[in-house]
Amino acid sequence: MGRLSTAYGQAVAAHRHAAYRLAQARRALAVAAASAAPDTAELVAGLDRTAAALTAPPAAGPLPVRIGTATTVDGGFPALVPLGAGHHLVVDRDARDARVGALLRTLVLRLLAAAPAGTVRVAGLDPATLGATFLPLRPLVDAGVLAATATSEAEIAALLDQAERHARSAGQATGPAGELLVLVAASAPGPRELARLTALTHAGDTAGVCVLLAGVSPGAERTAPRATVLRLNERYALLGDPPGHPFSPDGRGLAAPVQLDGDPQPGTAAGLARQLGPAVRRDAPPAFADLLPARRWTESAATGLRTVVGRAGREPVTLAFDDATPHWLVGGRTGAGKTVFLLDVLYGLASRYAPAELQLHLLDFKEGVSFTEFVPTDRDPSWLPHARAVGIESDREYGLAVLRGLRRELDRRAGVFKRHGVSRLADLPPAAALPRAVVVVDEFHVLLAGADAVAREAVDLLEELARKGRSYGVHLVLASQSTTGIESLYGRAEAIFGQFPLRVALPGGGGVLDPLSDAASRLQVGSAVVNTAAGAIGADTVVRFPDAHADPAGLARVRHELWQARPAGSPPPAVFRGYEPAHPADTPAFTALAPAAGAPVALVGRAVDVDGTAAGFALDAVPGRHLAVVGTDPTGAEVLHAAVTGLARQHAPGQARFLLAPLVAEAQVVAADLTGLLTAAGHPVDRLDVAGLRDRLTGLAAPGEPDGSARAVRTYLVVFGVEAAAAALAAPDPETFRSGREELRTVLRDGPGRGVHLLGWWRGLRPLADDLGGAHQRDDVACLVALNVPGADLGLHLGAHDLAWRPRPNRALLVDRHDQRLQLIVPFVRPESQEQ
Ligand SMILES: Nc1ncnc2c1ncn2[C@@H]1O[C@H](COP(=O)(O)OP(=O)(O)OP(=O)(O)O)[C@@H](O)[C@H]1O
Repeated sequence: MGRLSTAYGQAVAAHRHAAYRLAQARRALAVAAASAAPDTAELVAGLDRTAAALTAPPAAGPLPVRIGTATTVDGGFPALVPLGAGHHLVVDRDARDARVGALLRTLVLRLLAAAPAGTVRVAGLDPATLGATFLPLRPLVDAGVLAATATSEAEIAALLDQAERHARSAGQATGPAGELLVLVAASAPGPRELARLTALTHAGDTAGVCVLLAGVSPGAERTAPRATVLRLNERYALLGDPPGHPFSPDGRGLAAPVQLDGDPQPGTAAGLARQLGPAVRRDAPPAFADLLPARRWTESAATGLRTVVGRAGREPVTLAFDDATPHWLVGGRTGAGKTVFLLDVLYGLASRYAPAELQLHLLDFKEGVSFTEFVPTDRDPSWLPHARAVGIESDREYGLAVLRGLRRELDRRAGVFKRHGVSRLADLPPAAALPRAVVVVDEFHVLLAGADAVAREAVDLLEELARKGRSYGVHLVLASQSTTGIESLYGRAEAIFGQFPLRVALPGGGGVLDPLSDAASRLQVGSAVVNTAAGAIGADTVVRFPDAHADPAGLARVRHELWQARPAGSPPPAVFRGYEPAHPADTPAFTALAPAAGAPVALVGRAVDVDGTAAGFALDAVPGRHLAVVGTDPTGAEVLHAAVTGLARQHAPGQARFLLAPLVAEAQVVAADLTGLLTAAGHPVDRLDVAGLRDRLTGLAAPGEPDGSARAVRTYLVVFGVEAAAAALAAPDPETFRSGREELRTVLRDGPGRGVHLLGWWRGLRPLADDLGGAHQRDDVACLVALNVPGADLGLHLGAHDLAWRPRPNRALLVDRHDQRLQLIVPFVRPESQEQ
């Protein structure tokens, strides 16, 4: 109500005039009192009280608004009602009475004219005349001062929701400062909505809502005690006592009938709209378009990056990535608008700086689709030309890969600086100019969660990037719902966050500010506290920012414009979608497989890294070059399918043969598919059952050419569900007394040197260890793909006690015992596997 008090100040002159007229009336009535007209003395007293109220303006109070002329025998004087600051008006007839319609329109115009521009907003509801009451005020709708009239039940309910929200937030001083919402009911709505309207009239003087309610008759004084009640008869209106400023001592109201003012002059609404429009537009929540520059890609990033993020009051707020605020820390509870804020920033930057000036690395660790709009999809082939790497629902390992890449970039930049003898990005010669890189990590606490090797390395990398990034033009934006209590940051938080002078606290994100600051405690969604002094008390600016997603079509237009303007040949970003399965056919390294000299590779999945490189094992002649896929997850069969089809591509027909033993039901479909593919590619395929497998092992283990085949021909023994053959393998051969396991172990040791490789799917580590002859023989199968096997068991099997493997769908751990490689992968599956 602060601004209303200014309005009140402006209105005081009018009051004084009214008071003068009252004094005149009083003198006239005093004369009449001498003739002892019974009501006259009372009327004089009432007028005295009103005059006193009018000539002594309260510090912050209602606006006195004229409704018409009170008539006395001696002439007329203005009849005023207090409105705003917890004062309301109830009229007993509704707008179907033309006088009421005119009165409401007049009141709206007078309130708007009296208050400073931009401090009063009006919303009307009118179920009885379906909005006709407000039609003459149409220019005010166009100016954004008057909302479209609510006429249906749903519209009225939505309007009341909005008004109640406004009342609540104004009451907590979190709404747009001092804005008065005038709610005009030209006719009474249904009982439920009416009850909500009347309830709004009970809200205190800070609630920022003023209700003008027409069409409510008896008992209004009781149900709406903070409203002045106006009753109409056929000829004039009778004005009740304004609460707090009564005309009468006994509640009978003004004892002079009031002739209501008629409709304002034609053109008044249009004139007012012209005056108020610009101010209202400035005061409206900022629009997304306000964040964008007039012309695209005209700014230089040499000394920093700057963008408008929203408005403080009416002033645009620009934030920078520069020497003073190289990195930003953003806090806000879930749903507080973090993603929207980040999108505002990203679109603002991407519109100002060409891709040659700015690169974006975007990492999102939450379930959701924060940055999807920046990458090509089936629906929209566009991408943001600045985006280099985008991780959606990222794994922590992916985050780590991005951070490692950025650390390499720091080293590269250091080399460039050295070569040119400079220490600042701005000093590089134009031919060697480097783009600034903005790295956004949404929900970064996920990356740092726990105290495992990933968290430790991520903290180290973040610290280094934060420390050196300022000079090298690499800027971090870390956003999270919780910036405290992150275990891996203990003892390190100060060193890292100390490099983040710019803090943005969204609702619930006060953790990024000084512990004693409560600046963010009452923020609404759509606003944020911005602090460029690392959260220090007193350095706060409250910013309102627009909802980038409020106009998806407009947003898409901006994106498409940037995409169309991309430099020729610029590639789409490297995208990692955590939820997406990996298909061999979409992996360039897989589709490029062809017969070649050298050891064939068994590709088993896609690495969780920036480029999504194919991951696999070289099957060379070293003992132990066999593949074990372990876990009950049926993906095991899929991984073998991919490995085998990949191997098949590396052999011309006649150079390889495949022995397929699908021993478990889950593998039958996959094995049948594989048989078809291999046969079509011209490779011989033998299908084996348990007995066949046992036989072949003997042949493969025998000295000489494996199983009678020519040396140059590779043999791939592919067993799905090896444990299903456990009994058969354990039994000794009646003639040789050698068990199938012994034959198997011979094949494992000697096979690779003779071109024989086993690719097996074991559904548990235990049967694998049994087949190997104990965990100490683990190197006999050196290539492992672990699916859903517990980290502790895997650690035990591998003899690696600090193994941080947490099984999860669509992920596997690749282990190569020979080159000590541990790699998180997305295992290959056939597209059909998701349909089965
Ligand atoms: N400036 C804004 N004006 C109006 N509404 C907004 C604004 N910003 C966000 N919102 C609303 O808040 C919702 C949540 O915003 P957003 O998704 O950005 O939150 P978040 O903090 O990223 O939440 P989460 O972490 O759960 O994804 C949005 O769907 C939007 O409707």
